[in-house]
Amino acid sequence: MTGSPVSGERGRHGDGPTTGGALPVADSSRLRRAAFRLIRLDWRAFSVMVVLNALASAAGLAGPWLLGRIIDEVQNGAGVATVDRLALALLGLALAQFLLARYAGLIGHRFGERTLARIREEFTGRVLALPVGVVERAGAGDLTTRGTADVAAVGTMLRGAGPDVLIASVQAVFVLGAVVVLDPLLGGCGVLGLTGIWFAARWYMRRAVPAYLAEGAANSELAEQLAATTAGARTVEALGLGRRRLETCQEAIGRCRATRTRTLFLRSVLFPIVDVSYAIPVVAVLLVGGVLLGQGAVTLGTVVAAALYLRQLSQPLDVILLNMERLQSGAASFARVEGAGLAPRADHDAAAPEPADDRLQVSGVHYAYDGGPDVLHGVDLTVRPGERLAVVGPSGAGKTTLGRLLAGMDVPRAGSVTVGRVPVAGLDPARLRERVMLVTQEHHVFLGTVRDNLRIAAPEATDDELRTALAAVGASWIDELPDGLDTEPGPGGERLDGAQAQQLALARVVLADPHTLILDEATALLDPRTARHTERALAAVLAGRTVIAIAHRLQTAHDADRVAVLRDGRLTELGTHDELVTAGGAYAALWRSWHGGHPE
Ligand SMILES: Nc1ncnc2c1ncn2[C@@H]1O[C@H](COP(=O)(O)OP(=O)(O)OP(=O)(O)O)[C@@H](O)[C@H]1O
Repeated sequence: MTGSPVSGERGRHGDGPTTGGALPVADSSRLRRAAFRLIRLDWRAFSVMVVLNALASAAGLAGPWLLGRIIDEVQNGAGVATVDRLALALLGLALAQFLLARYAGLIGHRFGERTLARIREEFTGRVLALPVGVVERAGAGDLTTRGTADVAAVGTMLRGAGPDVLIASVQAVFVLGAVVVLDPLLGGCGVLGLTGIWFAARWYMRRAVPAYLAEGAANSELAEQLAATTAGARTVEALGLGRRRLETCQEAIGRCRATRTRTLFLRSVLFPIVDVSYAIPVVAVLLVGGVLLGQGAVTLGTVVAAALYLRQLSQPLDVILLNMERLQSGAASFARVEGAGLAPRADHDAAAPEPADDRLQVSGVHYAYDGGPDVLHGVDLTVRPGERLAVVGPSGAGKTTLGRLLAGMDVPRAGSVTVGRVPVAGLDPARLRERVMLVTQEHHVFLGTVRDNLRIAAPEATDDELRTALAAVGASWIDELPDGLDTEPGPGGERLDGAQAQQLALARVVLADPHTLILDEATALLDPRTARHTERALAAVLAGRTVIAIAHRLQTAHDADRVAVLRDGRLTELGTHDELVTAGGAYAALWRSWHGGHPE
């Protein structure tokens, strides 16, 4: 009944590693395996739920059978006492069915909640295990949608549609089985009479999913057009665009109407067919039963019971049909939630040996983004402990990419990046942080206090250590904040500007105390005076440590111990500033043209 779980979902279809940034989506077979695994993890509750449902369905079957018995007994001249006994049994079994179904529902909901909690936890674990590069390329929107709307849709499926369809399916199987047991020929008639519903449901489902997706898209488009017109009302008025906007909105309304008419048409075909189809098996059983009754092959009670059973079948079938779409969209969401586990995982090796020293070694490194062309072509570079290396080159040369590889955020396609002969990307985050850290100009201020923000880098640090780190990067503004380290930056609280956020990030670096620091435009947001102050403070804190600066100002290159020049993903020059200027290559030309405007 669930159909293809990936029909019409928003993400990329298929299985396996991601391309083009989007996270993968699990295919049907992987989804089935995931569902069985979740059931196995809570198989006791699941089995109890199924058994109780089966018992409730069995108790429900007694009704028509007992009614048939009453008819037969009355026909055979039985007394009131017999009929009373049978009627009492009818009542008792109806009560048993009610209680069993309720208890099964309770266990089913508990199973659903536990499974949903498991799915949420697994999703969080999987997302946390994703390499930073994959998270960045997937985008916040995709991950957020999977973690919220998709998990919520799976929850709705587990709480509602899933158990309802399971219960209804068990009921339907029992009811059909009862008719077959009662009389195989009448049972066969009933099953044949139901084939119409099967074909109608298939016809509907094939068309309903794309039709409802089109309706949703048309609704979104209309909402967007209306919102854009409202937001830009002044511009629309000023430029006399009213007529054009009206036409655009009318077109959107037209598309909305067309898609709604389409879904209405589908429903208007399905529901009458289904209603008529419910009557067909009953009519078939009554006709064939009448003939058999004439031949004395069955009793009147059997025919009545069979007809009542088939009439009773409409209730579970209705539940199944009504929930098919919810199951489809729930399964599509489940495919997206499970898909997060198919993305390449950060390959941290807890058993990775301790790096022998702090020497960074880049050997024959090639790197390509998401299966695209190589953007680094066989880069070899050794960074000596304690040295200051500036990486320069034109835009797009691969400086940032090299910085990310050195910081272990991405893994080379070929070749290796090691620290003390251990692959950098294999070190777990805590050990990596002690060795290498990348500081870029994107500085996130996390929810929580300034203290929380700083302790991310050093969970054990005391307030004094936090203040010392802030002082080291020149963040004297902390003393002016009303609540000091307890201040909660962010919306509704104290707002930190870009430079302050950057200083907070730099203070985190001071606290993490890495041996090697990779600066990618780390001080670019600060005004020149603050930048100089921060750089001076950093220089004092990081004295004797390795600094790899991705330099956009040639002054940084001039002050470095060595300069590496990247061009089109290749390391073209490497040496001290003086050596490179003397060599008269591209760096020398760059230096001369820059130096012309910035005399020493
Ligand atoms: N996320 C990405 N996906 C695909 N290609 C990328 C991605 N990031 C960078 N590239 C490509 O990789 C190449 C190297 O980019 P990179 O950002 O490393 O260069 P850069 O020297 O740091 O440039 P800039 O000085 O402009 O920051 C460029 O061709 C760029 O288009």
